[in-house]
Amino acid sequence: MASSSLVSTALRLVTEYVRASDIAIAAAVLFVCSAIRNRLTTPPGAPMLWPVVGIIPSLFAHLDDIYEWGTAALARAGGTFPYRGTWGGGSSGVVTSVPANVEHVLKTNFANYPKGPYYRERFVELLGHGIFNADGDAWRAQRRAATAEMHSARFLEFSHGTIDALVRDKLVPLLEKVSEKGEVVDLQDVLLRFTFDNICAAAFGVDPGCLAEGLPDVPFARAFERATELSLARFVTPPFVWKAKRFLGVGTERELVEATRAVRAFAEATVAERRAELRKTGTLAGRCDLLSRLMSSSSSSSDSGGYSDEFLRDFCISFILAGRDTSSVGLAWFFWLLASHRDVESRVLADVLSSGDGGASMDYLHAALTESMRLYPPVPADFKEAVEDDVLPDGTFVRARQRVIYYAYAMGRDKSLWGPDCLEFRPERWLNGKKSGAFAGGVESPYKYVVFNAGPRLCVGKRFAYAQMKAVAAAVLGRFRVEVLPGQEKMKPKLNTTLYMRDGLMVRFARREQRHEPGHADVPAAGG
Ligand code: HEM
Repeated sequence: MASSSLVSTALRLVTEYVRASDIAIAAAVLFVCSAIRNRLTTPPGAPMLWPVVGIIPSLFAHLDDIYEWGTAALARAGGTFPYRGTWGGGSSGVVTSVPANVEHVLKTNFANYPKGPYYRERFVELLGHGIFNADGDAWRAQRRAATAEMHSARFLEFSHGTIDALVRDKLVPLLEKVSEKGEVVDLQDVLLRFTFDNICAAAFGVDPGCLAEGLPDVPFARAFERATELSLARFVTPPFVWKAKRFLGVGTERELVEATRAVRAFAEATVAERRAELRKTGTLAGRCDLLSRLMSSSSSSSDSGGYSDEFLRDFCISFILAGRDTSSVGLAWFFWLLASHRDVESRVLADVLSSGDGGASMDYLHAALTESMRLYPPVPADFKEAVEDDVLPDGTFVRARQRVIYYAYAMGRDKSLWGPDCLEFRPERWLNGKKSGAFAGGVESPYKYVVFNAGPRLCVGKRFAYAQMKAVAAAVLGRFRVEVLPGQEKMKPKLNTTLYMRDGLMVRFARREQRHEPGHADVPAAGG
């Protein structure tokens, strides 16, 4: 009773003595003080940091064009600006598009910039201690294993086989049917299904069947997608909120537990089946997927007991997360760009048709994909967390536990890095002069083109991703002209750590008049 009368007295005083105009004046004073403080402590052009809420109001004001807004803000601020997104213990640090800073974080001072506890805490349910979520010795051990297996001739041959089989037996027949019926499909969805099936085949040696006839709903794929979304939601939710929900086991946190349980159950069952097969037959020599290779190498190695089931489960889940959506999203933007650049499409097609059966390296296609990902990087931004205080090469101070966000999307659109035509889709910039026409991407600094990350944590799947993207692009373009439905001239990306198209990519497939397989010399006009 006493407390309710205290509250009503306080309310009466507030309504009697505080007028709307007072509140407006207080807000204006706060704004001016923040603006002055901002000007004194941040580079000119950097986004406003409000008291308490930091950068959050600016983010909300630009939710619809956040990538462009961030790119423009970095250009105005000279390449680096500080941010604070404080929601009771939230995130703070700097955003940068300066290659020297990126090199410093990803290579020169690598030891000071792990993924860190902020990332790990948000992904631990889904990823456990898998490579994508690990630092230090745990990361190093998995990195060594992944590199050894993925770069082995045996895995390369196997993974190319999985890609070719999926293209030939599932993707092409599906698109032929769609084309015959004149149906409209969401190409991004088809590509996402393709890469999910493909990464599961490469990592586990299983086919989840996302690309099967009728494009079915696959519980494992759905659980994986939901678990990823809900883990990512923790990055934009005040920690006290999601932690309280986790403690109480309610709402989205409860859903996360259920989704991760389903993902882990699938992974654990696959590991258990493979162990049983190894026990029964004494060998997994006939299997080349990553799980079987790791099991075989650890069972034949002399170290005590080899990899645990938990290690194998986490390793494979990390691989699926890393490899499931990135190449498909890269391909979706590529097909979309080709629809408005028919001249580039002609050259890609000529390259595909003259490449010979599984022969030449399709350098022009390689350059076109690389160029497309410069403008639309599948991972538009990434971050690392500082262990100790540090100063970046451009003089920016980073406090311990702060994050350095490096912004691949802005870097790909930076005039100072790519010249005045940086916004143009021009694959030729990646070719080694007109004469040879060979791909010359290696001469670009990996710290300027951070699409695949760089330094010791460079994407392990880069070769695999290019092989996938080239196989799909060649198979589709050789047979069909991809017609993007009108109204999609401007595409909205989804606000996510992967640059999905927000509403998918609605297309029709028109069969090319003659069937064009790689190795045939009958090059048609791209419009044909
Ligand atoms: C166009 C396609 C791809 C792009 C743009 C891409 C990009 C990246 C990026 C930016 C990272 C760094 C992530 C971080 O440290 O926070 C990364 C790491 C990684 N990627 Fe990819 N990736 C692609 C495809 C793939 C594929 C197909 C696989 C699997 C076969 C894969 C496996 C991995 C793994 C295992 C890591 C972790 C490496 C480590 O932490 O040491 N990626 N990738």
